[in-house]
Amino acid sequence: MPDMAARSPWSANSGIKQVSLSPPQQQVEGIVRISGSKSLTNRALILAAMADGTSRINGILRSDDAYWCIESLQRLGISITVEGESAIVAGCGGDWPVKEGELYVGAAGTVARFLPGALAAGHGSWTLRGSKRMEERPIAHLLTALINQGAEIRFLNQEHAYPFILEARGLKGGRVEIPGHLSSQFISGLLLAAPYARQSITLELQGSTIQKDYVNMTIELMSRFGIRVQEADSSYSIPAGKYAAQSIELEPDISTSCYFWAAAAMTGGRIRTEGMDAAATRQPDIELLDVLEQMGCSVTRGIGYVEVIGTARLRGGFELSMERWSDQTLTIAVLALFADAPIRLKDAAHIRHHECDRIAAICTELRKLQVKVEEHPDGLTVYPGTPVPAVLDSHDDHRMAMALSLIGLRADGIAIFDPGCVSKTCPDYFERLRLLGAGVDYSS
Ligand SMILES: O=C(O)C1=C[C@@H](OP(=O)(O)O)[C@@H](O)[C@H](O)C1
Ligand SMILES: C=C(OP(=O)(O)O)C(=O)O
Repeated sequence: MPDMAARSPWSANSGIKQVSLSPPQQQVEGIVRISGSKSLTNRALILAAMADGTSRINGILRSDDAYWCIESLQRLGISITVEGESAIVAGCGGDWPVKEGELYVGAAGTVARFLPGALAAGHGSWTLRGSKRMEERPIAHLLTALINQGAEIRFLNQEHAYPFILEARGLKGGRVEIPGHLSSQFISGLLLAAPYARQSITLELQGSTIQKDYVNMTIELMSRFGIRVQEADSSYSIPAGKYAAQSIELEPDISTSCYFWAAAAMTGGRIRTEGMDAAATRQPDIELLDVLEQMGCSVTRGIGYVEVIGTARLRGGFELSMERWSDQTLTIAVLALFADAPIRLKDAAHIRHHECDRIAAICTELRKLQVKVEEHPDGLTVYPGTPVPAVLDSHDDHRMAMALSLIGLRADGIAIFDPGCVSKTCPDYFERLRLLGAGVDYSS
């Protein structure tokens, strides 16, 4: 059952039981303006909250993940005013004004993994809670690193998991070890807090790191706020210092854009997303464009826009490593149904720890369509097929709902249970599909 407590006041359609989709009468065609990146929004909000001075962040995402970030920071005494898609944040310089209380991170991995370090760098005692799924998602390595740095943590349910009480007395600094094979967010969470330690920190990565571009995104944004991280082999040196308030403009969310590009690819349509620069972005899901080209689509990477034109015959018959951009595993799994040969997706074992066990969940749902799917420990192979009508479960996962809904652009009789879960990153997703000509009928 979906965890409705994690839906924020910025969610939509939360009371809706299911949505029935039908293919558009004509090819999907249009210009889509995508809201700000989830990853950039929550990094910028936390950096601005820790900075000296008042920041203006333009182009924020208004979704559940950003809401829980803003709400937690406000509970810590930070003044944040949201005006449309801008947030004005009065930073605290690292000393959180409210030194005790309860914080709720919802289902947002970025908030769950970025706040503990930022808190531990200050002084106070806070209880941190998250969604039901957040209690199962990994965080042990991050919290162990913070305990070694001086934080005291009491676990309220399971050891080394949400919820917990964090007693913060500042970070010691020095050498910190962190593995990055389960989540890159552990590394980003430590990096964001590191300048506020009593001495400079050297962060040593142990083993391989998945989705490393998100770490680079963190480093780039830290530098925008005035702190330069030095990188060497598998370690980072972060000088002690303070962030300085900034006025910044955020990029649109590339992960959300991917569903619309995939919609064009699958229907032989044409979609232009605006406000983005494919060559400059640090968001790794931009890689989908290369895969769409490989599948036969035509892609224009323009100045300030991307345009994808679909093809009558989508080419499959390849293997892809999703290690660097695994949020799009589900999108490609769905595209593969309509390709001319199977597609094998690998190196994504970590997505079993995301909003749901995404590998198991996508295999379960695709099999309801009576198509052939093979589950592997680190991914799946999807064979081309003709989906039969079915009600598909979103598993309380925005990416499951958004990816599965694309099937309804090509096949009749597709319905998605709990469409409201898309509010984690794109509350108006289904309205956008409707604007592109798809049939979208809600039933409560
Ligand atoms: O740092 C970030 O903004 C993110 C990192 C990735 O998570 P993991 O590294 O935990 O897989 C990604 O899947 C998530 O959507 C956003
Ligand atoms: C894994 C995701 O989110 P989170 O930030 O909660 O980890 C995601 O958006 O696909």
